[in-house]
Amino acid sequence: MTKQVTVIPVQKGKSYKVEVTGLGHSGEGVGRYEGFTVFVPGALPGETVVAAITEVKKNYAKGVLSKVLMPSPDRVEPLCALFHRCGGCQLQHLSYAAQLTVKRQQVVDAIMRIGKLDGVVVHPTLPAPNPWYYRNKMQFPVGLAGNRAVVGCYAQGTHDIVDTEHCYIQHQANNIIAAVMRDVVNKLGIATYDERTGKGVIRHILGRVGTATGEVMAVIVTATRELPHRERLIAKLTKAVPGLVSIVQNINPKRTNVILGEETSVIWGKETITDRLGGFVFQISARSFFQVNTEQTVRLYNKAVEYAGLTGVETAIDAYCGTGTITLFLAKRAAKVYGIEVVEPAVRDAWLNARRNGVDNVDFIVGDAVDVMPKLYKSGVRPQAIVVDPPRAGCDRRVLETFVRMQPDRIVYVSCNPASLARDLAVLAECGYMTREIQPVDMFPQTSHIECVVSLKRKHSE
Ligand SMILES: C[S@@+](CC[C@H](N)C(=O)[O-])C[C@H]1O[C@@H](n2cnc3c(N)ncnc32)[C@H](O)[C@@H]1O
Repeated sequence: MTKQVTVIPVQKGKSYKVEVTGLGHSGEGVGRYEGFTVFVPGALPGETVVAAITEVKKNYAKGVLSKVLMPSPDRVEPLCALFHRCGGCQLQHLSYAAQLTVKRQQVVDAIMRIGKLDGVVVHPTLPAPNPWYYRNKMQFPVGLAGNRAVVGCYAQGTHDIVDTEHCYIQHQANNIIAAVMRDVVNKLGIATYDERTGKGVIRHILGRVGTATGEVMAVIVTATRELPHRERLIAKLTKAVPGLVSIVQNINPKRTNVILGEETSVIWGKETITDRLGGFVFQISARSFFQVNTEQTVRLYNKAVEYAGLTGVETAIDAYCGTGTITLFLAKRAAKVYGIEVVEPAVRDAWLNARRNGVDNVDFIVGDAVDVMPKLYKSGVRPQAIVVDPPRAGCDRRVLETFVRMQPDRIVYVSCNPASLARDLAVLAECGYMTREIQPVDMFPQTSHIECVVSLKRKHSE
C-alpha cells in the first residue's frame, strides 16, 4: 500500500493570502491557503487576509494577521483600545448582530459535525439587551510592569497582565474597584505577588455586583495573612465605590493558578451581597458561584423552565445544580425538585437560598452525579423532567444512562460548550431522547462563548 504524503503549502516565517471561512472556538479566523487550514486571530469570515505564519503542524498552521485585503461588511472598530492585546474579549471587531449569527452557526456546526443530528431546530441566538458592561463579576490579577502596578485581564494565552483602566464588559463598579486597587498599590508601594518567585502580597482583586440591588463586594486576594495599609485600602474603597457593602480578604498562599484560597475573612461590612433573579433573592458570598450576566440568566432559566413543561404536579431533577438557582425556578412549577451538586459549600448555599425564599419542595444532595443519580433511581425517584447544566466537559456517559433508565418524558440540557453538548445529545438520541429545539443564549457578548438550552423528548411520548 502506498502511503499518501500530504504536501504542506505554507512555511513558518512566510506570508500568504488566506481566504477566511469561519471562526474557531476562541474567535480566531479559520481559513484556507491552497486547501490547507490556517488559523488567523483577528480575521473574520468572508475576509481575504495576509497572514504571516508562526507555527506549522501536520494538518494546520497558525498565523498573525498582517493585512486585511478584503474586509467583512460586519467588521467594526473595537470599542476598547486594548482589544487586540487583551484576552478578555475575542469578538469586539465583529458587529453585535454578526456575533449572534456566528455563535448560532457554531452550535449548528457542532450538532451536525459532532452530534450528527438532523432536523434539529436551532433558533436565532437570544441577544443580550446590553452587550456592554454586563459582567457582575470581575477577577483581575494584580502584578508589576516595570516598577508600576498593573491590574487587568491576561493577554491571550499568556500570564502577562494587560493594564485595564476601563473594561467595557465589566459593571462600572468593578472598574472602580480595579482603579482604586491600582492607585493604592502604586501610591503606598504595597508589594504585588510574583507568580514566578511566589513572593509578594496582592494577587488578585475581585468585584461582585448584585445588579438588581446595587450591592457591591470587593475581594482582595493576598498571598500573606498580613494586608499592609489595610485601613487605608478600606477607606479608599468605601469612599470611591458606590453601593459597596462588603470588603473581604481572601488568603491564598499556594503556588497555583486557582484564584481563591481556603481562608476568607470579612474586613469591612457584610459577609455577602444580595441579588435578585426572577423574584428570588440570593445571598452571594466571595466564593459562591453565580452566573455573571444577571439579565440573561433570567432568560436562560425561564427557557429551561419552559422546556421542562411542568404543571405543578411533577417531580423534577436539577442535575449539577450549583447553588440551586435553577432548582428554585423549577420548584415554582413542580411538586418536588431534587438538586444534585458535588461542591458542598454550594449545596449549603442552595439550602439557605431555598429557606430564604420560602421554598420547601426541594431536596439538595451533595455528591458526584455519577453516584447520586443511580441512588435516586434505586430509591424509586422517577422524574417527569430532568434539567442538566454540567461544566464545560459535559456529562459522564453513566449519568446520561441513568437519566434514560429513569424514563423522564423531557430532558432539558443547559450547556456552555457546543462540542460536549453535541456529543451528549448524540448519546441521548441513541437511547431514544430526540433533540427537538435548541435556544442559544448570548450570556457573554464580545467573547466567543455561547450558552444553549436544549429541549429533548422521549421518543414514544411524542
Ligand atoms: C455550569 S455550573 C451550573 C450551576 C447552576 N445550574 C447555575 O446556573 O448556577 C455546573 C455545576 O456542576 C457542578 N459539578 C461539576 N461536576 C459535577 C459532578 N460530577 N456531579 C455533580 N455536580 C458537579 C459544579 O460544581 C457546578 O456547580
